[in-house]
Amino acid sequence: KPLALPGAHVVVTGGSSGIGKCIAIECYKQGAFITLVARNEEKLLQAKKEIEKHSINDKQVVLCISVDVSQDYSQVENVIKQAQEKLGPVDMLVNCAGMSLSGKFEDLEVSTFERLMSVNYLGSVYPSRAVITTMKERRVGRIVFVSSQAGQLGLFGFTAYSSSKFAIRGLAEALQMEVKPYNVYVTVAYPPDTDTPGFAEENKTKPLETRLISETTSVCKPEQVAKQIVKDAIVVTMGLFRTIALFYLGSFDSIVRRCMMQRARSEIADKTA
Ligand SMILES: NC(=O)C1=CN([C@@H]2O[C@H](COP(=O)(O)OP(=O)(O)OC[C@H]3O[C@@H](n4cnc5c(N)ncnc54)[C@H](OP(=O)(O)O)[C@@H]3O)[C@@H](O)[C@H]2O)C=CC1
Ligand SMILES: CCCCCCCCCCCCCCCC(=O)[C@@H](N)CO
Repeated sequence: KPLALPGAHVVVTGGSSGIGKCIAIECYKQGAFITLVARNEEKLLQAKKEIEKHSINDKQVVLCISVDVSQDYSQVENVIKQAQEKLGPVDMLVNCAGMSLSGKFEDLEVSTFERLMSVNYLGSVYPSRAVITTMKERRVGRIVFVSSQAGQLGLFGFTAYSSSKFAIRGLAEALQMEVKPYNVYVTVAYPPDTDTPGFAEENKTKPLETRLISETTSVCKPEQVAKQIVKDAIVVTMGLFRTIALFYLGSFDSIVRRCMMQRARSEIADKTA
């Protein structure tokens, strides 16, 4: 059943800019309490002010937390704990912190590969890892990953970026299989080019080929992309790929359920023995 946003605690990483900020606004408009996670404190406060303009009651709170989601797991775990103490358990986590750098394979520094993998991939692993246990215990939760169209298709200039966005898909699909029996749902968004500060930054260094490929599609508004992402997270439906894989996923899910029941049974047996 759909997640009720009124009163829910939604954590948005990358919530101080672009798509993440629009996701936060969209959830706030529907009555959620928001925690914004990003590094720059000034941008966080600016975003907080902007989001608060959209309040629908006087209880709503926007909390700001400055942390690098890709550096140190224990730091991320700590700030999530702080957020839960202030606003209650996390009902929905949106992993939107990310960055893009393009260039031909041989022109990209190897450190760029490390950086993008660390921010886009590990920066989604850490916050998710920090909220998952409570979500499973409560049998409530949504985890949203933000990949990209370049996370479905490897594109010229995106050897470093595409691979970090493909990694997110593997993570999300495997995690979904694990947590579905606990009523926790995982969604992945694959947005097209979207008009954000991050996109403007990316365009400064895009190779010609990448720009021409990118120009074959139009640039979306972040508000529009955010609206769709929130909708998909609240009412989880099945995409085309999911439908094709339905049979397999269905039978894998039943294996997972069976094991969970079996384990519970043997735990009870152990206790009574
Ligand atoms: N715009 C586009 O065309 C598309 C974007 N996407 C993806 O959507 C997401 C958001 O993109 P967009 O809105 O354009 O990006 P922006 O650059 O506008 O915003 C990025 C946000 O992430 C935060 N952030 C970046 N690095 C870190 C970090 N290490 N730790 C914590 N926070 C961090 C930034 O804050 P701060 O710098 O202060 O930390 C900022 O809040 C990204 O994952 C991007 O890959 C996907 C498809 C298309
Ligand atoms: C299976 C269906 C896939 C359809 C793919 C069509 C691809 C057309 C062009 C893609 C342009 C590049 C998008 C990258 C956006 C991005 O992530 C960066 N802008 C981030 O800043």
